[in-house]
Amino acid sequence: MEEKNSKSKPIIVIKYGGNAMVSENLQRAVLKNICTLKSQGFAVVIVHGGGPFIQEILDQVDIKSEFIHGHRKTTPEALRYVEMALKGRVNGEVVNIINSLGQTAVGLSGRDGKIITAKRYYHEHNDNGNITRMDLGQVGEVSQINPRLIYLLLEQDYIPVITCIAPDKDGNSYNINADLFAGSLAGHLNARVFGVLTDVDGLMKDINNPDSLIREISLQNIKQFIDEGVIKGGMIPKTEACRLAVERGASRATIINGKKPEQILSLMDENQSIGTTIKL
Ligand SMILES: Nc1ncnc2c1ncn2[C@@H]1O[C@H](COP(=O)(O)OP(=O)(O)O)[C@@H](O)[C@H]1O
Ligand SMILES: CC(=O)N[C@@H](CCC(=O)OP(=O)(O)O)C(=O)O
Repeated sequence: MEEKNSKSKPIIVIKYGGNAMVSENLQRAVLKNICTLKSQGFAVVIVHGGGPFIQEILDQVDIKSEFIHGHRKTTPEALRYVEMALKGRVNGEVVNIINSLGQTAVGLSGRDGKIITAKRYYHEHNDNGNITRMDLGQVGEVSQINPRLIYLLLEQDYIPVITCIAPDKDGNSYNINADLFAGSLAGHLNARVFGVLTDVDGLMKDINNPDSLIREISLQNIKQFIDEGVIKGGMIPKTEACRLAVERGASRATIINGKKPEQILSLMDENQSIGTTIKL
C-alpha cells in the first residue's frame, strides 16, 4: 500500500509555521491554497508549528522560556503548555479550517501511529575545539519514522495535519522544532517537494534587500552562508531542515513567504520563480 500511494500521487510536505498564522484570514487563505494543491492531485501532508501561540500561553502562566540556536528550552512543566498550544489549539484550528474548505483533515502528533519516535536533543557548541553539550530539557529530535499511518491516510484521501511533539521509546514526550520535524518527515516520505512557509520571500544575501533573494542554492553554499553569518537566527533550523529533507529523499525543498499565500500555488511547478529552492 505504501508503495502504491507514493507512486500514484506525488507527495508534498508543507511546514506551516506560526508566522504564517498571524490572522484568521491569512490562515484561511494559506489553507485554501494548500487544499487547491490537494485537489490538483497531490498528496498533501502538513506539519505545523505555532511559536507565537506557545509564547502567548507561556506568558499567561508566567513561565519564562529562552531560545538556544532556534530551540526553545523546555521544562517538563512548560511542555504541558506547549502541547496545549500546539495540539490543543493550533492543530484543531487547522483541521477545522481545512474541513470547512471541503477537504478532510486528520489531526495528529508524532505519537499517533508511532509516526515519530524522538530522542533527547543536546545542543553542541564548538568553542575553539572545546565541545560543550547543552541540555535543553524536554527538547527532542527525530530518531525514527514509521510512515504507515500517513500512507494509510493519504491513500484514503485525507490530509494529515501533524503537531511537532513526539515521545521517545519509553513514552517521555518531547518538543521538537517544527522545521526539523517536517524536514525529517519530508525526506523519509521521498516528497516531491518540501515546502517551507516563513515570513520572508526566501533566503537573501542581505536581509534588508529583497532584491538579493537567492533563487536556487546548493547545500554546500548554505553551509558557507551560515559560516559567513549571511544565514542567521530562525533561518538556520529552516535551512538545516531543507538539508535533512533533500539528503534523505525529498526531490527539492523550497522556502516561500507564507504571508503571500498565492506563492503556495506555484510550489509544485518545476519552473516556478518564487522563493528559494534547495537541491542536493
Ligand atoms: N539570509 C537570510 N535570508 C532571509 N531571512 C533570514 C536570513 N537570515 C536570517 N533570516 C531571518 O529568518 C527569519 C525566519 O525565521 P523565523 O523567524 O524562525 O521564521 P518562522 O517563524 O517562519 O519559522 C526571517 O524573518 C529573517 O529575519
Ligand atoms: C524545540 C522548539 O523550539 N520547538 C518549537 C515548536 C514550535 C515551532 O517550531 O513553531 P514555529 O514553526 O511557529 O516556529 C517551539 O517551542 O517554539
